[in-house]
Amino acid sequence: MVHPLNAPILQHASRIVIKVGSSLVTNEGKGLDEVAVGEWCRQLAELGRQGREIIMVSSGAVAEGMKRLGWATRPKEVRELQAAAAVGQMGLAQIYETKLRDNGFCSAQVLLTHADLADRERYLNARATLLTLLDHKVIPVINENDTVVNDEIKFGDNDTLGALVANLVDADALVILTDQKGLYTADPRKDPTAEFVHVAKAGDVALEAMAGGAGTGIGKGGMLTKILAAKRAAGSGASTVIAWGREPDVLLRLARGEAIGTALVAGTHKQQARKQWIADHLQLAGAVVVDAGAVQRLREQGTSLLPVGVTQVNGEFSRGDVIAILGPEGIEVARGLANYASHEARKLCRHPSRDIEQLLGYVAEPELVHRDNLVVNR
Ligand SMILES: Nc1ncnc2c1ncn2[C@@H]1O[C@H](COP(=O)(O)OP(=O)(O)O)[C@@H](O)[C@H]1O
Ligand SMILES: N[C@@H](CCC(=O)OP(=O)(O)O)C(=O)O
Repeated sequence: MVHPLNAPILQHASRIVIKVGSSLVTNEGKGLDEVAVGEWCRQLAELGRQGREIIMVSSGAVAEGMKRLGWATRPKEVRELQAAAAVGQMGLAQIYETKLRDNGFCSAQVLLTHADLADRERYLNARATLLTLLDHKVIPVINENDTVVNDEIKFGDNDTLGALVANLVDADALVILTDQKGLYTADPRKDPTAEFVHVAKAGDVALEAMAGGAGTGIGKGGMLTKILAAKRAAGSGASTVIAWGREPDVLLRLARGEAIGTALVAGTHKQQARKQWIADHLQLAGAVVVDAGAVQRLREQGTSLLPVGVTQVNGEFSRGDVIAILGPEGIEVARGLANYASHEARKLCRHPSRDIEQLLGYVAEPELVHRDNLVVNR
């Protein structure tokens, strides 16, 4: 039955990113759930035969690695987690390859780090490769490249990775399959009175207060990272569905327009791809603090950031790096590509642009951040 409020997000979606969490993939840490993965792959293949382009983002490497290594408790040391991920990823690749092949589809493994997507050239390479795989009717299976990441280059959780991939390939929809039927007004494991949320606007801040952390200790992000992922995916126009991964035929029924799970609907505003890339940086090289007048002009008039409005420069960055633009209270109001390195920006603070040549000996641009390379937070 179609819930009157629920938007049929998948019905007309032709490019879909589907993310499954560790607890589902590994049967709560007991080991790769062959039946469940087989079920999703059968449905992915059916969606592929309907002419839809599918990308899978699958967690489970650490949980499966721990199982294979006989570790009962999750290690604290990063190198141990990375070792577990290296072992478990073999299992993930193998099971998706087998199950997709059984259903007549070729699969491809793509392991990404945040640094891959923060670098414009590598970002464009990743995008070109994924789109080429889709052209060849291959179903890519993506995970974070856990074995090489440290805190500086980590996505941190696969909900965020799923949203970044949706933005990367300009997907129409993101589906997050988890161990709950969707979003409730509170964590249903802790609050039996929690009510189910059928539909909401992606990015609605009220949702963030409802969402709590991970439920089992096997999953990582919990509901909050899913809500934030939906907000992020909405930037490129993708709506999100959060649904129970064990719901029979969940993907096929969603694709038929059935109201399953929580629909988080994107607004009509779609960010330009290049601006979305700037918005999607999770770690920034540095920041500039600007005065109240500059905040107002950025927000209300959509102007470039001139050095005269900058009061302080934090961190070390190079020309071309994405930097945060902070208001006088230290809150990020925008972000964008710096036209000058941090040591130059320090000399330019509070100066009109006509002084740049005298202060630096050359002029790159009159703005510190040009409005074409600037994204204002909404
Ligand atoms: N408001 C909420 N609605 C539903 N689940 C919630 C909510 N807040 C927290 N959770 C918890 O989030 C868990 C799902 O996140 P997580 O354990 O990270 O799963 P996954 O491995 O699928 O990413 C649920 O099992 C649930 O306990
Ligand atoms: N890259 C990690 C996944 C981390 C993660 O976000 O897990 P989950 O919250 O279960 O989606 C792994 O494969 O173990």
